[in-house]
Amino acid sequence: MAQYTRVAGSVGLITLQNPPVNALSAMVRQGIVDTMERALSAPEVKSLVICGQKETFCGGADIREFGTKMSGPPLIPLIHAIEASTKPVVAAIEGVALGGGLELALGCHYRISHSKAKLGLPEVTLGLLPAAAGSQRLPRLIGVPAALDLITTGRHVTAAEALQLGIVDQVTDHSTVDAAVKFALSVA
Ligand SMILES: CC/C=C/CC(=O)SCCNC(=O)CCNC(=O)[C@H](O)C(C)(C)COP(=O)(O)OP(=O)(O)OC[C@H]1O[C@@H](n2cnc3c(N)ncnc32)[C@H](O)[C@@H]1OP(=O)(O)O
Repeated sequence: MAQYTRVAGSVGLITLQNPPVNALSAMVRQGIVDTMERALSAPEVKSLVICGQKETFCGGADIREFGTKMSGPPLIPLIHAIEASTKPVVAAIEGVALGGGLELALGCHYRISHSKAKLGLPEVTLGLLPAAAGSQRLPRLIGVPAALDLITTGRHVTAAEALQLGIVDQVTDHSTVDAAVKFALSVA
């Protein structure tokens, strides 16, 4: 699921909750849809931050749901709704942003990463390609050659490399959520 709180007066904070890596289960996807709707309809909320609980952003598709019947809202329109939000949305990336987790972050307008975070699109290692528009958003963000490298190797990049490539906007050694909230206030 996803928890919604309001912080710093005008920032809606959405926290993904699905231990151990906040994978995008049906309940998490539904939670994102519900909390986004709540934040977008609240006039006092001017910007949003999406983070994961327990210092990890999101490990992608929930491997525990592989081989089960698809349920809950699909990821593609959910990420599109985030991208289309009239209120700026900032991803606060700690731990990992992998697969669908990075695709979710790519749909946000800004990404703030902890210095120890790892980001990547490892779908190829599972015989898949990024299917929630990561294969379009990543090249738009960092150019085709760099995006093709990440998509075809599935390698994880450090926060420092992600900053240098342009995947993230800022890297912090301190609280990523605090940095993302400060950033969200500055772009509201
Ligand atoms: C919905 C749209 C589809 C998009 C495509 C995808 O997202 S494909 C999936 C992409 N994600 C991955 O491939 C991530 C796979 N996981 C890892 O690479 C690693 O587990 C990790 C996240 C880097 C963490 O590595 P670490 O060495 O720290 O720990 P473990 O490997 O031992 O994992 C700890 C526990 O976390 C569970 N887990 C990991 N990933 C997932 C996941 N995606 N969904 C659900 N659970 C996940 C893992 O099973 C371990 O659980 P235990 O109960 O402790 O065994």
